Amino acid sequence: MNFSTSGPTGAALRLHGVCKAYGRRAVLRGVTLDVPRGCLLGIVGANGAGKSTLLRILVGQAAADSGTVLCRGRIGYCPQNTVLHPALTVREHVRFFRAAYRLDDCRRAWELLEQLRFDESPRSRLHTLSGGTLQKLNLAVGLMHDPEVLLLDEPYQGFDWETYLRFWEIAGDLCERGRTVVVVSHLAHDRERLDVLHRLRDGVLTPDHVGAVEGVA
Ligand SMILES: Nc1ncnc2c1ncn2[C@@H]1O[C@H](COP(=O)(O)OP(=O)(O)OP(=O)(O)O)[C@@H](O)[C@H]1O
Repeated sequence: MNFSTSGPTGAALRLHGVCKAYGRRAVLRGVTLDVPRGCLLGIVGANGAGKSTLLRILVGQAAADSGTVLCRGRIGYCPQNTVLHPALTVREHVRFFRAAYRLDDCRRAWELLEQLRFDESPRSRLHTLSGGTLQKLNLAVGLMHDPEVLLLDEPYQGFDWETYLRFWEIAGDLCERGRTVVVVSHLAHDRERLDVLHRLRDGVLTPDHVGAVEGVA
């Protein structure tokens, strides 16, 4: 597979003919997509459709069997399963990711946590936090380096309603600042918040039109 961080087009993210199989199970069968800078894109698909596989390929955690991926700028990735350590504190996580991203300070992380209504002490160890609270931290550490392209896998799972609304405010603000946001979910609600919605089915992505009858994907 070709993977590049720049290219001749204005697309922030571009995939062409991406294929991936696990053994004899073909999961992605030629995914092609162009995402312009500043776009808020949704990808929906049933459980097991290959959404997480696609994101893992985009961030380089999995290799495609064939196809091309182009991504302009830094990537922020919020995985479906948190990569946080239960024995460490909130502050330790923020400091760890600050060092990993080589940031001068942790300001953006604390700002995001505040926007997401995070109300636990920075000294709290993660094993004491609720699932939704962990997800707030998961999201904040995925975004704190202000990446150009954000890949968010079920980013609002466990959020209460108010936090869920805050999530969409943050996503909208980022797009207004020219960031490109990809939100992956198994449900296609809130499509009006998106610029574009695609459905992953039978290993390919197709545009999902606003107004189509919707239920569980
Ligand atoms: N490392 C792996 N080895 C073998 N099969 C895998 C692996 N990862 C995923 N799969 C299979 O690939 C298919 C797609 O999985 P994936 O996690 O990408 O789907 P998904 O659309 O994100 O699902 P969900 O909505 O349930 O999270 C599933 O059938 C899954 O069992």
